[in-house]
Amino acid sequence: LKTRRKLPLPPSPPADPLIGHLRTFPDPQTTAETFYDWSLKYGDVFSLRVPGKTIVVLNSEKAASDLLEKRSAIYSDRSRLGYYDNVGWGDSVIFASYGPFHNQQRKMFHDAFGKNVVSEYRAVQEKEANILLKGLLDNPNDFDRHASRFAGGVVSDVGYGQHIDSFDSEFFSVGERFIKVASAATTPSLLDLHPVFANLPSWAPGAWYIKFIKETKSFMDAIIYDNYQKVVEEMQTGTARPSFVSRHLEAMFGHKQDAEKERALKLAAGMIFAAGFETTWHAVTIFIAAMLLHPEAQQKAQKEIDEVIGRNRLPDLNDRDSLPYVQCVINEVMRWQPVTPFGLPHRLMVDDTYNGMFIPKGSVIIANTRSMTWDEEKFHEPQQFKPERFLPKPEGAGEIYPTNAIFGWGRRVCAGRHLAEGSLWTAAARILAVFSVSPITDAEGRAIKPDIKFRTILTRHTEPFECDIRPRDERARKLILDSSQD
Ligand code: HEM
Repeated sequence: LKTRRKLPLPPSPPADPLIGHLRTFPDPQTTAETFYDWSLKYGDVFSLRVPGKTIVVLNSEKAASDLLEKRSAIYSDRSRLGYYDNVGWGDSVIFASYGPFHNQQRKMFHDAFGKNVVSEYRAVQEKEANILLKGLLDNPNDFDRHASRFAGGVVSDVGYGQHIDSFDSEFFSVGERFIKVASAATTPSLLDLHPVFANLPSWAPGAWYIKFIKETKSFMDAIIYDNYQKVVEEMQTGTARPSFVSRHLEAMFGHKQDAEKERALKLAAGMIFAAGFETTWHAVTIFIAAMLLHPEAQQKAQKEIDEVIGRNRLPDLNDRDSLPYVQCVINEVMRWQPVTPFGLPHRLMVDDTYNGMFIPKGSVIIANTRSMTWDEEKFHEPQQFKPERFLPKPEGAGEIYPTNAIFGWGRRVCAGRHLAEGSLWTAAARILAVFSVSPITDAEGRAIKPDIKFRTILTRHTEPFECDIRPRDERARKLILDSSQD
């Protein structure tokens, strides 16, 4: 052990005495880019120190796979997050320490969203995509909110059997407020240093989070408990629609009451909403941005859809394998601007060594998705949007889609990835089939060159932008109207 400890920590940028990298640690907006620059200087594993914590950043798929996959038995913990612990979400599948309670919730996700069962949600994904199309037809300028409603619609139906059919639905406003709370909760606070700071009075200097916790606790409770209770009541009156909660509750009927299992189910269901809403929403909007910027990719995907399935029906997930270019477009959206540019940090449970470096127990391990999806050794011109890179050679470049970089690693890999991929595919393929996305024009009818900027908090999203979304022709308009009647 002694000799291990003598090994150096992974290399790091210059640090201040005592406070380490506190001053130089980048803000979320620039983290991905700064980490990327540091990786060019310090290699694919580097470390940072802030008081009480070592942070190890993994910048290549190889390093992430070597540690987070191959050594997942010790790299699958999460650090305690003061805000979530204090509002009662700390044991939920996303934030839980690695152990039996986390496993219990993962199993619930696996039973519901495993590769072979996820097709059960196709009808929901298609219905929600059709509402999205109708929204884009009626009010194309609100495309970002339609994408958000679509994402919320899928997760609330799948999770709780609840509809979000308009912007006025209660579930939709809950989702929108949750996204705001979750992004405010990323602000660093004393709570990150030690749980004892949760006991400070709200007037104490730097204790702003005490008021924030007080103000949001009942809202966060409602996401977990009220939504669950609603399904229980609907099941009692026979009005519940099939959902993650109702199916698991049905499976529990006739068994001895198990309070721990019920708690696991409540928390897990809440995380479908928490993890699936914002991510899927942003992916759909980034897809629209990509189509605006790359008309040639848009037209090529539309041509493929027209040739393979014609113009008389909308594509569905059964068509996925016969539309390889559409799949490449969607994969390229995810690679080009990953929605979670640095995933969710893992925590190392025991001391470890890697390639002659010492990684201490308790280190926060960040898989820097952006460096992986923009890795020049794996992707030619990685900053360019080029869907054909994923087509097999000689037609394309035969590059490999970096699934893990996008959906995470080992025993903490995204528990809803198959659902997410199906939702995104359905929305994107249907938009391509019936709409064309193009630049807005000036008073003289000249196209205004789109300039799309991105912002990152925990997830990456576009800054508001304008585009012209209109049906490809009369036939497309009719298809949208007919499908919205289903
Ligand atoms: C575009 C959509 C999505 C992306 C890019 C995405 C990405 C991710 C990433 C990077 C992680 C962290 C993995 C790690 O720690 O290594 C994660 C975790 C998670 N995701 Fe997703 N996700 C998406 C959609 C969804 C959806 C729709 C659901 C729910 C149905 C979901 C449920 C979860 C859960 C529960 C976790 C925590 C897993 C754990 O800690 O064990 N995600 N996701």
